[in-house]
Amino acid sequence: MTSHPIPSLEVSGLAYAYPDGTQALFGVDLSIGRGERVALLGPNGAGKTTLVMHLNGILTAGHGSVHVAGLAVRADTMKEIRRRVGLVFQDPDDQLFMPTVREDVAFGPANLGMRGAELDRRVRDALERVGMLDAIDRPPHHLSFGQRRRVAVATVLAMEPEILVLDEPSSNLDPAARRELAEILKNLDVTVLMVTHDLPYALELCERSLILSGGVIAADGPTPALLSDRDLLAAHRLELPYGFAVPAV
Ligand SMILES: Nc1ncnc2c1ncn2[C@@H]1O[C@H](COP(=O)(O)OP(=O)(O)OP(=O)(O)O)[C@@H](O)[C@H]1O
Repeated sequence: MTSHPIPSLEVSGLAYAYPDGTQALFGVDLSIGRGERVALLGPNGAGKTTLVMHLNGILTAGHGSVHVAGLAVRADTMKEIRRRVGLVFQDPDDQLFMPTVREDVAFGPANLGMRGAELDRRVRDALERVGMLDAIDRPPHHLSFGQRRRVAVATVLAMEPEILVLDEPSSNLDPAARRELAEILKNLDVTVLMVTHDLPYALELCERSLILSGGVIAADGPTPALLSDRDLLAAHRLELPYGFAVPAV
């Protein structure tokens, strides 16, 4: 929790229908304070991706508003919004396209006009934070999937975002890589919104969770409390792994 007066993310009354008429969001309200780590849970088709795409203006609101550290997401603020919202896609290969790790991580800050020693410091610092500095001169396609996901996180950290938004960060990771990424994410000093179907990962990393279901926020509260509520989970098609025990709240 934070006492900072301006939340990292504020979504008010966000409603959205796709051009074919499918209404994906029906009026979403949420606020995430600076430094919070929040999980966004919900069944397939709940609207999670649609919501995330509004956070950096890939989609723009039919109704309602999105503010990132007080700045409204609008056509004329898009450049600054894209710097403030660090989106990490599910597939790192959607994010890594340069010949070396260094160039991939430098790409964003270089686009902002950063050069020389300052750019080098940004790149090294971001790679250090995800434990990938040793790979700085390697081609991304020579790295393991887990390493590529960490480099993808570094590409957005290099922008020094206000909020890091991760789409399914634990997907396709082996248990060791999953654990390593959890340690990295826990130690980042940044606001995090993490979309996940991996409820134990949400429990481990996020003190607070939101359940998006049918295009509305159906629950918002401490992760252990939400995950202990069997009726709530069942109502929104969420399931803990067999035998997984949520610590008592
Ligand atoms: N391009 C599109 N055109 C029309 N409808 C869409 C489009 N993309 C998504 N939808 C619909 O919008 C609703 C929300 O989809 P969305 O992908 O946001 O859900 P989600 O919670 O991210 O699901 P998942 O967990 O499967 O990724 C669904 O009914 C989906 O079919």
